[in-house]
This record gives sequence, structure tokens and C-alpha cells, in this order.
Amino acid sequence: MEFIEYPDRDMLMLSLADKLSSQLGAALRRHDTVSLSVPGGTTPGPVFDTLSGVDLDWDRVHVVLNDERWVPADHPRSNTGLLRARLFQNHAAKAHLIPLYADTPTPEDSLDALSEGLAPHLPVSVVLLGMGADMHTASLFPGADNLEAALASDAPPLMAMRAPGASEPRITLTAPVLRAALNLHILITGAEKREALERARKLSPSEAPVAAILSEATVHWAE
Ligand SMILES: O=C1O[C@H](COP(=O)(O)O)[C@@H](O)[C@H](O)[C@H]1O
Repeated sequence: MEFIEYPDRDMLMLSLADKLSSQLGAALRRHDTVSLSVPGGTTPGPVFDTLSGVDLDWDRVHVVLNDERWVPADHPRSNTGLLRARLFQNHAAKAHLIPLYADTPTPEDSLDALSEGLAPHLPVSVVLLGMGADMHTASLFPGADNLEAALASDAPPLMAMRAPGASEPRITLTAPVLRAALNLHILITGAEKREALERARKLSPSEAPVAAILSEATVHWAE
């Protein structure tokens, strides 16, 4: 694991957006289309704001969330809603969304169709993950019903997930897809998450799911 500490959150968000855009640019020079996977939640908005203003060939970029909460895009907890509001703006408005939500009662109802949409874009060129203070990443939660299957090396790329720490059903990229990313970053802020990261380094992925991908990742942190 590489760990980069920044003097403050503004520096973190700007530097990380710069790193992601240069890795996307490098991938675009080598491939006709590239893929970017990003987290939802409360932390990554400022990275999206900066990234969306970078003049890349966005119409060749396919964006998929790390995970989605099973709520419609206009719901306040929708990660897709966050993407539309903060990333698919300015230059990045031309990017393509690979959906992780469909209007069916459960994620299982749409899993096959959503997996088919994702398959042509694997391996993901650039992955940015978040992490919760409970050491979950994407929707790989401690105690989740499908956690062991999603950590297995033969896991399908997408799985449905339900967990005590998640207030709605989820759909998530699985550990092998995250580990196979060509560039893998984790964004965390604050003392509580830094302590959680240090704890996770000493635990198994079943106890601390983020541990499943730490050895491949660069962690970006500011107080
Ligand atoms: O529920 C989720 O939580 C994590 C962490 O979110 P944050 O609000 O603590 O930044 C996020 O990475 C994930 O994509 C999201 O669905």
C-alpha cells in the first residue's frame, strides 16, 4: 500500500483530481475507450467538481460507480444522483454512464442486465474508492450477506449486497474487479477513517473488507 498525506483537504482533492485525470489521459492515448469507477457517499464531491472541468476526451470515457444504493436516481441517497450533479458536468458531461441501478424492486432482478452493461469495460482503467469508518469499501460491508462470495477470487464482477450497516439493498463491484483495476486509489479524510485504515491493515478482509484491496492501492488522506 502507498499512503499519501496532504496538508489539507483542498490540496488532497485538487492533487487527486490531477492524478486521476493524468491516468485517464494516459489510458486514452493507448485505448479507444477507457473506464473510470468512482465512489458515492459524502467525500468525493470536490474531486468530481475539479475532474469535470478537465479537458479530456470524455466522450471516450465510461463511468461506473463502485456501488449503488437501491434507490432511484432522484433519491437523496442515490450515488447516481451525486454523479449526475457533480461529475457529469462541464467537460465531463460528455462521459457515458454505465448504470448500476434499474427500476426493479430488487438488485437481483437487474443484476444480469447491469452486469452485461459493465462487461465490455473491464478491467477498469482507473478506480477511485471511498471507505467508511466501519472499514467497508464500495458496498463490501463487514457482516454483509454476500461478503465472502464477493471477496472470492472467482466472484462475478457485480453482486447484490445487504448488510446491517447499510440502510438499503446495494449493488457492488466485487473484490477481484477492484483488484484488477489498472490504477487503484482510495480517498479518505479525517482522523476516524485514518484509524480505521490502520486497524484494517491488521485484519482479514472478512473483518475489514477494505483490506482485500489495500496492497494494490494508493491511499490519499488529509485531516
Ligand atoms: O455508502 C457508501 O459509503 C462509502 C463511504 O462514504 P462516505 O460518505 O464516508 O464518503 C462510499 O465509498 C460508497 O460508495 C457509498 O455507497
